[in-house]
Amino acid sequence: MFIQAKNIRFSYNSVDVLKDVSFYIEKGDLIAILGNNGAGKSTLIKCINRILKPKFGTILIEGQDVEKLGSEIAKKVSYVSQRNQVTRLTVFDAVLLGRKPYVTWGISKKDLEITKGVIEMLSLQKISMRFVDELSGGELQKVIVARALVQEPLLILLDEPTNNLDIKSQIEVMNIVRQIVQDKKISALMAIHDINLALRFIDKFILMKDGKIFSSGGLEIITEENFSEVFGVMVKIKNIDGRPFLIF
Ligand SMILES: Nc1ncnc2c1ncn2[C@@H]1O[C@H](COP(=O)(O)OP(=O)(O)OP(=O)(O)O)[C@@H](O)[C@H]1O
Repeated sequence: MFIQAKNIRFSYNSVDVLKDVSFYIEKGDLIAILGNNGAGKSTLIKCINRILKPKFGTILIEGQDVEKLGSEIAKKVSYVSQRNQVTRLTVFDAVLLGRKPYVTWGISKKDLEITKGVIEMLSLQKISMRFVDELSGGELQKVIVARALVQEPLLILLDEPTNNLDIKSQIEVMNIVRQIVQDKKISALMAIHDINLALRFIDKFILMKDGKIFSSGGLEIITEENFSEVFGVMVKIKNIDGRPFLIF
């Protein structure tokens, strides 16, 4: 097993938000975490990359406990957060920042090469000298994904990476993430509210409800019963072009 979360519990103050959450991720998995507001999706993501410390439980990456990794975790896990603070940097420098976990005495030729490579992969060459605080939402999101990639992680965590993006940019970001997971043989875990976007691009799911995993698995768990229960509204699921599509 590539990544394993075992019995994760977390509380803010004394309110239990994650209640014994366990799951595993195989190499090459792209997994969507779906659930209502407040279900615990962001908290789970933050526990995996140690922004938050679980009250109980362990997370293993290739058998190594993330608690014992210290700052080395940044070489294994990268994070595309829901809210991005933007400082006045060029796109190139903003992406290069993702190499920080590897920089010891200064930026190496390898750091620059990897940054250049990722910028090309995401077709950001034309805007590489522009300032990030002058970009559109979609352009900025691609830069944030690029920064997560130059970290060369084994696992990318993405919290609502398509928020505020137009349809074209949403599709672009989803395609990029899916392609990278396949090509680099890494894994990605994505919290996402747009269920139909997830159903179109992703084949594995964790359904969260009230701080617990309601169900996890492949397309077989995408049922009207499960979704109605998890989201608390009656939904219909139709098949469109071979993919499930949710109607409410
Ligand atoms: N810093 C915090 N302090 C106290 N409570 C918090 C904090 N952050 C989140 N919570 C609470 O923890 C619960 C889970 O929040 P979390 O952000 O993990 O949910 P989520 O599933 O990601 O929700 P959303 O879809 O709205 O982003 C919510 O009830 C939320 O109010």
